[in-house]
Amino acid sequence: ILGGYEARPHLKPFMASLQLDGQHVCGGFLVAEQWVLSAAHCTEETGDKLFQVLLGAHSLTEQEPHKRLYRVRAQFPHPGSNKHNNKDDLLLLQLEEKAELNADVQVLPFQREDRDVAPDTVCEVAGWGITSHSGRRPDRLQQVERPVISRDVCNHRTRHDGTITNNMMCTDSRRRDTCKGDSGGPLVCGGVAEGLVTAGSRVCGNYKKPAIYTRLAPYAAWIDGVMASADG
Ligand SMILES: O=C(O)c1[nH]c2ccc(F)cc2c1NC(=O)[C@H]1C[C@@H]1c1ccccc1
Repeated sequence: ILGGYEARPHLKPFMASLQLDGQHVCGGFLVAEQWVLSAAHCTEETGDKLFQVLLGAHSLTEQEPHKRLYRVRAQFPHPGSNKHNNKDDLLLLQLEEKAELNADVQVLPFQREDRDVAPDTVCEVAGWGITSHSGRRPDRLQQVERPVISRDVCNHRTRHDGTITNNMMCTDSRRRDTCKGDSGGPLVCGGVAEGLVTAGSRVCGNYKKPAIYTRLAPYAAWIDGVMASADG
């Protein structure tokens, strides 16, 4: 997160850190007791290794009462995701067991009505992604508030030049922005997850390249279908 600030500890109990060998790789959030939603691009350099999912955390390193690392039983990247673009950039992770819910571990509902969030709506996004252009990695969860910008503005030829589909949305990236390591985390508007930080590599903090999110409403059926099929 660039230009943001440390989140109030454990006030975003839905936040997940996707880790490999104890290292944060991407964000995510608890979408059901045994399921975390993140971005498919985050699996690009992991080969066939499975992530571990850290829940209940504020600090990535210090001991905290409800912090717990969960093993992942299976990972389900959206079938339409690919490394060449930001399309269908979703990843569902089934935890080995149901997460133990408590004050620091809670599910976050996601938007199911397929209607664009109005431009200028201020949403918030949190993550353990880099906090400076030099790539400084925070130990504690950061957050920032960002206004939604319209798809037309975001698709202007001087911005993302027509690549933003109806399944994506954008926020202003002037100074305050998401960045590497924040991908997979939720864009929360009015207490509901409206989008997921896309994990395609992108310049951060430059107003000419707004932040891109995968909208969640268009994928409600896919998310429900995977959870139902794997839960049995
Ligand atoms: O965050 C992203 O946009 C993104 N997209 C990816 C695609 C492939 C992929 F293998 C990884 C990523 C990845 N995450 C990262 O590089 C994480 C490693 C970097 C990081 C940043 C801050 C704090 C800790 C670690």
